[in-house]
Amino acid sequence: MNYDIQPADTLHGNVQLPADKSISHRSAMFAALHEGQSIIKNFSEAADPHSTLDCLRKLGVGIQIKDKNIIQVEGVGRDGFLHPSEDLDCGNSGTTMRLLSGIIAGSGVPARLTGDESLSSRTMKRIIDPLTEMGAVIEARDNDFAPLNIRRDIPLNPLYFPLPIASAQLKSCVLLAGLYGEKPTKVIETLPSRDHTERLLNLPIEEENGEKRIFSSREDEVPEQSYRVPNDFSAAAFWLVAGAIHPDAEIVLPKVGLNPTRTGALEILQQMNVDIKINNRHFEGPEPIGDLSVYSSTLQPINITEEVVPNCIDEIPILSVAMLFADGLSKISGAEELRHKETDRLTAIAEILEGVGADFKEYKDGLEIKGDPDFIPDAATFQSYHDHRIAMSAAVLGLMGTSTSTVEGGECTAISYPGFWDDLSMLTN
Ligand SMILES: O=C(O)C1=C[C@@H](OP(=O)(O)O)[C@@H](O)[C@H](O)C1
Ligand SMILES: C=C(OP(=O)(O)O)C(=O)O
Repeated sequence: MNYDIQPADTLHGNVQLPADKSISHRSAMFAALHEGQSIIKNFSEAADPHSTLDCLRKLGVGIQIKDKNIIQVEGVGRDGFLHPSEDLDCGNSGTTMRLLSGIIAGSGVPARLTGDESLSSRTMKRIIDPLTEMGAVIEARDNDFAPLNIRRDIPLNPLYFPLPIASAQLKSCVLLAGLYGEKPTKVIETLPSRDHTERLLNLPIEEENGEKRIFSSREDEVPEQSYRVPNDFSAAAFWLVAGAIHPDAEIVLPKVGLNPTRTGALEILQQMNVDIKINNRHFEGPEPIGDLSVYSSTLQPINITEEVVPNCIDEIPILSVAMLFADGLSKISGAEELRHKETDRLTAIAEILEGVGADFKEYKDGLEIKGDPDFIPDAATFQSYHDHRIAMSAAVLGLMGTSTSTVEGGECTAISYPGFWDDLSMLTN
């Protein structure tokens, strides 16, 4: 479906953001691994976390949606999963496929995991290799892609695993399989990525000389997962940038997750001189939250390098939009991982920038964008490439044009942010 975006005269309002996608996935999976009931409030209504719920149900986990975003999970415990009679369809969700593969490989319950066209073209070798070392047998198309047939015929080998890429999905996959080992699996992280898994599972951690070692084994009891999921910082980022670049903006974003391993984009925007206020900081369950407000700002350029990329990995498309309006040359490097998301996001951003007449260069691992505070993007027809983050980034850019732009295939925003188009029209009216 095509969505038209009119240039916005003002951007004012208070946005009820969707619940955090990463935490929603984990809350449901970990509630299933816990023996007993969990009640999760503010569970995401987006498509990806619902793919996780569908897969868990096929594994015999009782899940009831009590109110539209309160779910009750009857945890079966790590050894209680049933052999699914159907494929576990992970839809568009990399997090579902990679984390669930760890649980399946660990539990030894044989299963076949499938995904949509985009997910079936994303590399799974990064998880296949360590899970195979742990004793799983995984058949995959070209030894790399879904569908994945997973089983395990021998006892689980614990693994010593220095992370070869800064990926929270890979880290979580190995730690989840490790929960089934008699001896600890040890994951070594040098570039920090989101820490929801170790935080929500309360896993043992050692930190020394910039190295984090995370352990998991059968010894670790999986805690009940009854808490309120924070609102999604990754969704907030679209409005933080929209508010920053628009000359007449004031946007309030309540109860946003402010886990420091997620808020790289907040720090980057602050370094770019964006006027963001944070109020009412407190904890909701194990995760920190706060209320954010953003105001029209004069942006400075920024250099985003490899070390900070994992903490703003999903925000790079919208940060690229911010860079267009900064006073000078901004750079992104060490971001090749973006080529392995729902689409090749570096190429998709480059297409968007090209479409609006921006001055930029695309590199193998990043972008260089020449910004101008007076930049007026050409009205354009943007391809979403069925990638929610690309569609939402293009829409925010369209607000700054002089005439109507169009986002093709804009319904993909439902993957992480089902209310996106309604919130956009609320802010502009
Ligand atoms: O663990 C998670 O919830 C996620 C980790 C990131 O992926 P990688 O681990 O592949 O970087 C991120 O891009 C994705 O949206 C969600
Ligand atoms: C990459 C993303 O998600 P996933 O890997 O779970 O599909 C995302 O939400 O931007």
